[in-house]
Amino acid sequence: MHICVASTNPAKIDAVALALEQMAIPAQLESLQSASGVSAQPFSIEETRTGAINRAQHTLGGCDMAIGLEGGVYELEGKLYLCNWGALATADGKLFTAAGAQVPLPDAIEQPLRAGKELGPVMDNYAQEIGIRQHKGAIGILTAGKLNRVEMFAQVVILLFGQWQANSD
Ligand SMILES: O=P(O)(O)OP(=O)(O)OP(=O)(O)OC[C@H]1O[C@@H](n2cnc3c(O)ncnc32)[C@H](O)[C@@H]1O
Ligand SMILES: [Mg+2]
Repeated sequence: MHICVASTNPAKIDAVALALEQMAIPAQLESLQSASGVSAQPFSIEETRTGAINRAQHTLGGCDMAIGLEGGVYELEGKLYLCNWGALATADGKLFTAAGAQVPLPDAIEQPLRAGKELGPVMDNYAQEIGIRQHKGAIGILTAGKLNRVEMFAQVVILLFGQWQANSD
């Protein structure tokens, strides 16, 4: 099976590889740069989910299935939360979606996000590290390293493949 990952971010590629390994699904993985078709920093659950779907669908040509993963934020009771969505599109026209961890963001991060900055660089500045989005992710900083972006997205990918298996004849 030829599976395309709709991103060149190592955290997302590693998450798909980890999930496939955990599910013992043999596959040839390819990573392709892909436009999400939404803002660079999605600001709602709907926009984040749409970004994941767009990525998967735009990347599908030539693959048996494509996986789009998208991080975003949304507001709940005046507070900003991190959210994470995934979509799996198959060459035979199926589409599955699933969400991962949602966690409130520290107040210090809200202000630059509301001013239009992207979470990746804001998180680097907050934690005084470089390239957080490519491995541990915001979730890694917010959980003192107990859960990283790779593990978090791997669970989303398992939710996607699990649905695909549950719906295959
Ligand atoms: O190369 P791509 O696939 O675009 O990977 P990305 O890290 O930019 O990830 P997204 O586009 O899905 O995320 C949208 C924005 O939110 C940021 N972001 C999302 N989740 C994050 C996380 O866990 N840690 C750090 N930044 C995150 C990211 O840097 C973007 O600015
Ligand atoms: Mg991005």
